[in-house]
Parts: sequence; structure tokens; C-alpha cells
Amino acid sequence: MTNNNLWFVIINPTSGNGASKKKWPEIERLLKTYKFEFEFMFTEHENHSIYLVQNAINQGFINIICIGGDGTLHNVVNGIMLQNVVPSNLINVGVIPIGTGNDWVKTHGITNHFENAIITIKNGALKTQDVGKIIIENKFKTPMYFINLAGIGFDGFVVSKVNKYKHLGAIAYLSGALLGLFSFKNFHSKVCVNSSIIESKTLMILIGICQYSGGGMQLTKTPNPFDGLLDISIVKNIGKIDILKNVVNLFNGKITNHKKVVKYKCKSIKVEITDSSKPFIQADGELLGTGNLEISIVPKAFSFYC
Ligand SMILES: Nc1ncnc2c1ncn2[C@@H]1O[C@H](COP(=O)(O)OP(=O)(O)OP(=O)(O)O)[C@@H](O)[C@H]1O
Repeated sequence: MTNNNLWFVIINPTSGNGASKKKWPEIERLLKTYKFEFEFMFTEHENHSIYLVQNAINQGFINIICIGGDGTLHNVVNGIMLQNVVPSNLINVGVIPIGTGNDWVKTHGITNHFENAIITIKNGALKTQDVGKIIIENKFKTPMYFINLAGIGFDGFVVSKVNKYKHLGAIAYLSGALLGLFSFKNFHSKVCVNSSIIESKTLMILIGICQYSGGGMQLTKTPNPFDGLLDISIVKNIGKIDILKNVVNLFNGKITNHKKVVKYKCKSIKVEITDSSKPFIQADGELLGTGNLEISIVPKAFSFYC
């Protein structure tokens, strides 16, 4: 039986370089002030929130509050999408963003001010956005899900390097990108999208649902989390000096106008790596692995307070 009045709160104590843990006593006090009835748990290891969410849903919770950054929310979404007890769009998630990048909330205008974030949740207005579904060939075809942006290639490479600089916030992604620029090798890929086949040497392939990633960069042209479509940028063999010249354009979105960026809107996309390199795949800033992959959209699958 579902419980509409009780909330399950998940806190990643490591997110925001430990800020979630530090701020929890104040948030707990505010939740009580705003008359939330809730149970809470801290995550104890990576991906723990997937299990916590599923356990909560099995117990009847349909209202979840996620306290952490994009990675914690990514895991909460995966917990919801990978269960079969309740349709995913009937699980309602409130987000109190305490991460380093906090990129997903930027699209929806959810505030980083945690009392205001709590008030937003209390007001009870819900939106339901699309979710991306990724199947990586060598991962036994277990799907993984994302709500913001997935990337293959240089984008994944930066995520693999960025962890040790994360305390620098948005600068972490930029410094990771600049430091990695000269060691990353472009790769050959074959992309099937909307019955076109694009074979090229590639810097990265970006699959967007929401607008911001990497601490505020805008890497796909017109992502819309409610249109049932993936927003694709295939960044072809762009030179390193050219990227350096375009750093500002990564943030203002003009990078998508570069002549070596090809753009598509689609419901699904297949990516095959056609050389021996193994470019990293990231989704919502979390590293997923390497391999050929297929991404599709699950329309209106994730409900959140906004
Ligand atoms: N108890 C824990 N110990 C170690 N890692 C954890 C724990 N709980 C969750 N994690 C992992 O912490 C990682 C980072 O979390 P999250 O992304 O929410 O914070 P952040 O990196 O500060 O924020 P952002 O992604 O917005 O920049 C996630 O990959 C998650 O799996």
C-alpha cells in the first residue's frame, strides 16, 4: 500500500564536498518546521541510493526527497526506473540541491537555497520530464537511465579526470577539460540517427535532455525535457586550438553553431566505436564505462516537485 503523507529522505553525506552532511541538522529542523513527516537515511557507499529508493518504494513510499548533487539524483532516478512496483511517473521526487555542479536543477529553476527548495516541495506542484535510457553492449544489456545529459568521448574523459578537482565547483570541469585536452585522442565512430549514418573522426557525442552540464556548459542546441526527444550534438574532428578558442562558447551554447558540430533531434540513437579506442561514457556526470551503445527516450517518466 502506498503512503502519500510520509516522505523518505535520502542524504548523500559526501556530496558538495561534505556540505550535505554538515547542513543536514538545519535541513532536518526546517523539514519539521514545514510539517513534513519523514524517515531518512544517509547513503553509505556509491550507488547506495538506488537500493534505498527501491526499498522505500517496496515499503509504500511514493514521496522521496533527494539531498545531494547530480550524481545522487541520477542514482535516485535509476532506483525509480529499475523497479516494477509503481509506475515511475507516480513516484514524486523533491530535490534539495547540495552538490558541486548542481546542473540538472538549473534547467528547472530549482533553487540552491535549501529553505526555498523545501518550500517548493511543500507547495506540491509537480512536473514530469523525459528520461534517457542507455544500453551499453558489453554491460549485459542492463539499462541505465539519465535525466540531464549523456556523453561519449571527450566529455566522458573529463568526467573521469574531474573528481580530484571537484571542490573547485564549475572550475573543476573547465580545468579538467583544459588539462585533458592535449592527452585525449579523437576516435572513429559510426552514429545511426533518424535513418542517417554519420561516420567520422569524433571528439565527442552529446545526448541532451536538459540544458546545463559540466558546471554550467551548454553543449546541445535546444534540449527540451518535455518534448519526448533527445537533443544530439556530434562534435566531429575539431582541433584542440579551436576548442581553446571556443571555451566561452561552451558556456553560452554557441559551440553548437560550430561548423564541425552536427545536430539532431531524435527518439533514439546508436553509437558504434569503429577503432580500437575505448572512449568513456558518462551520464549526469557519472561514469558508466565504455562500449557501443544505444540510447532512447522514455517520455514523461520522472516526476519532481518544481
Ligand atoms: N556514502 C558515500 N560514500 C562515497 N560516495 C558516495 C556515497 N554516497 C553516494 N556516493 C557517490 O557520491 C558521488 C557524488 O555525488 P553527487 O554527484 O551527488 O555530489 P557532487 O559530485 O558533489 O555533485 P554534482 O554531481 O552536482 O557535481 C556519486 O557518484 C554517488 O554515487
